[in-house]
Order: sequence, then structure tokens, then C-alpha cells
Amino acid sequence: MVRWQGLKETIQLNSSTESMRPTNDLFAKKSFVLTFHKKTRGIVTEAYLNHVMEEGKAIQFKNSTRKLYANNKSYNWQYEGMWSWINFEHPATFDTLAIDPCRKQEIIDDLRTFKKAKDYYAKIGKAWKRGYLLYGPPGTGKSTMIAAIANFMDYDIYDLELTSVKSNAELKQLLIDTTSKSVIVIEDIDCSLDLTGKRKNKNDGTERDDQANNRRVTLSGLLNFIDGIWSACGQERIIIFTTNHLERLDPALIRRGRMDMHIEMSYCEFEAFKILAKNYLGIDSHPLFREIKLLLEEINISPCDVAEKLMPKRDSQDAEDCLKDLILAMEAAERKAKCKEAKPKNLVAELLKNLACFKKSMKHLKLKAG
Ligand SMILES: Nc1ncnc2c1ncn2[C@@H]1O[C@H](COP(=O)(O)OP(=O)(O)OP(=O)(O)O)[C@@H](O)[C@H]1O
Repeated sequence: MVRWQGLKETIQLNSSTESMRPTNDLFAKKSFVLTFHKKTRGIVTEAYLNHVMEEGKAIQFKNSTRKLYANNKSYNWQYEGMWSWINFEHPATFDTLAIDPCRKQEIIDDLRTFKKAKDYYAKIGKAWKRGYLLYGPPGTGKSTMIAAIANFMDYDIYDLELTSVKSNAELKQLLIDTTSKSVIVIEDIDCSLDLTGKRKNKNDGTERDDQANNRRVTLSGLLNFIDGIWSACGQERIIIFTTNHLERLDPALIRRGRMDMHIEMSYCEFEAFKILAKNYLGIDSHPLFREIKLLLEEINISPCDVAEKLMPKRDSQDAEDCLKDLILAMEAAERKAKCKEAKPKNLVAELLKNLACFKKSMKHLKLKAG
């Protein structure tokens, strides 16, 4: 039987010992006293205290605020370090993420397995890291997924802006300066690195030929970043790429082993809609759900656009008003899509009409000439 007792002692600092602090400051010193029977000394001082320390560290890590890092430009490293950070306080979780529930469970299972797999990775001789490729149209939840993963794993996020990195050597330095238990993210990877070898300016889309200056990040530099020998310098890391254009990525970059899991973030389907309705309106069902289900089967609407409609815009707007707003928006989108589809048909009809007119005139001309 052990007994813990918390002690709090108030100490007065004097100016000679703490010269940087004002005199007569009062500080509280906290400690704990552990009392146990001498028969249990062996167990308490070894197994029990070790267990308490381990648990304490785990709780401290869980409670410590996670950080969101961004890379600094290299000419500032001397003053600012390689990465700047702010507290990471994104509220997204897997509960609030609107994707197909089976897919969601698969991702959660994968992350859980990864977290426990230190010995397994050591056994198979691989660095303890995993790559995820998130692809899909804008507003389908790729950034939200990254936040949910970081929250689920309790990891810091390193948001790597590739267009600010001048060379492969810099990229390696940045990698070395990241910590374990982290998610390293390169968003919109197709916009940051042209896989033919030229990099693009993210803002205006123009190409910079950095090769001439020998100052560029190349595909091989990036491949080394993901799984070269330096990539094993940290433990327990997840690397995530996002893109709106999967087809623009070099297969070498996204092959299994580099990007282990390819996750498609798709337009809103009914199961995802139900998660959004639960989050935004607090409802599991409604008579209008049937109509919404049918519309979702017909049109492509991003979860981002659905979420926007489900958000009440004024106090008097209830769940039904929001659902009606969503239906109106989807009906408008459906009409627009039908109009687009109809246009080529009209063009063909127009062409056929013109052709008939042309034939008629030719016949007329021939008759005249005859
Ligand atoms: N699947 C989703 N689940 C929950 N919320 C979502 C989802 N998709 C989009 N949202 C909402 O829409 C907003 C935009 O989504 P997000 O930034 O994650 O999309 P994205 O796919 O990263 O877009 P982009 O490709 O333009 O960067 C989010 O703030 C979130 O509120």
C-alpha cells in the first residue's frame, strides 16, 4: 500500500541569488512525498516508480501543446532558425471528418498499427515512417484530414513550403532539423515542383529556370528527402503530400513504399453528408435526407460547399432551412451541369443545319449553272 502526499512550499527569493528578478518575489515550490511499507521497497523504488515516471511523461506529452512549423527562407536561418512555429490548435478530428466511414476506419487502423510498430520496422530493417498521398478536387477535406491525423497521433506538423527551398542540400538540412513524432506535409506538391526539372513560382505559375544557378530542388532530391539514408534520422514520422492533380505526379514519387497509402478525397457522398449534418446541425435524419441523397447521386459537390450551406447564417435559421438551402444549391448545380451537357448537342444540331443549308445552296448553284 502506498500513499502520495502533495506539498507546496512558498519561498521568498532575494535579489543576490536571482539578480534578474525583482526582490521579494514569492514562488511556490511543489513536491510529493511517497510513503510505503519497507517490505515493498524493492517493488516501489523500481517497477512502481518507473511506471509512474513513464505515465507522467506520456501525460506531459499529451498535454503539451502541439506545434505547427513552417520553414524559413535560408538567408534568415542565422537569426530565426530553419523552422518557425505557432501552437497548433486545429479542432478537426476523425469524428468531424466527412468521408466514407469504411475508408475512415481503414485510415485509423493504419495509423494505430503504425504507432505501435516500432519493433516491427526495426525487424524488417525499415525507417519507422509512413507516407500518405491525399488527392482530390479542392474543398474535399485534404487539409482537414492532415489536422485530424496530427490530432489523432499527437504529433507536431511541419508544413514544408517547397518553393522557398533553394536546393537539395537545403531540403536535407530542413529534414535533419525536424523532430520525431511529427507529420511532414507538402501541400499541392504538383504546384511546387515541376517534375520535368523546373520549379514553378507558386504565385504566378511562371517557371524559374533555377538549373542555371544550380539552385533548385529536383525530383531526386525530393525522393531522397522521403526515403534516402537521411530520412531515417528521426523516428515515428508521417509524410503527407496533397494534390488536386494526381495525374501530374511522377510515378516514382508516389510509388508504394514512398507514399504507402493513396487516399482519394472525393466529392460529397451521402454517408459523408450525414456526418456533416450531424456536425453542423446536430441531426441524424430528416425527411429531406431522401431528396438530398438522390441529388448527391447526380451531382458533384464538395464537402466544403455542403458544409457552407449547412452552417446557419442567422439566428432564425433552423436545420430544415439549411437543408432546403442545400437542396436549392444542388438543384442549381444540376441545372448548370445539364445546360453544359446540352450545349454540345445544340452545336451538333447547328452544324447539321448549316450543312443542310450549304448542300441546298450548292444544288441551287448547280441548277443555275446548268
Ligand atoms: N471531408 C470533409 N470533412 C469535414 N469538413 C470538410 C471536408 N471537406 C471540406 N471540409 C470543410 O471545408 C473546408 C475546406 O476544406 P479543406 O481545406 O480541408 O479542403 P482541401 O481539400 O484541403 O482543399 P484544397 O485542395 O483547396 O486545399 C474545411 O475548413 C472544412 O470545414
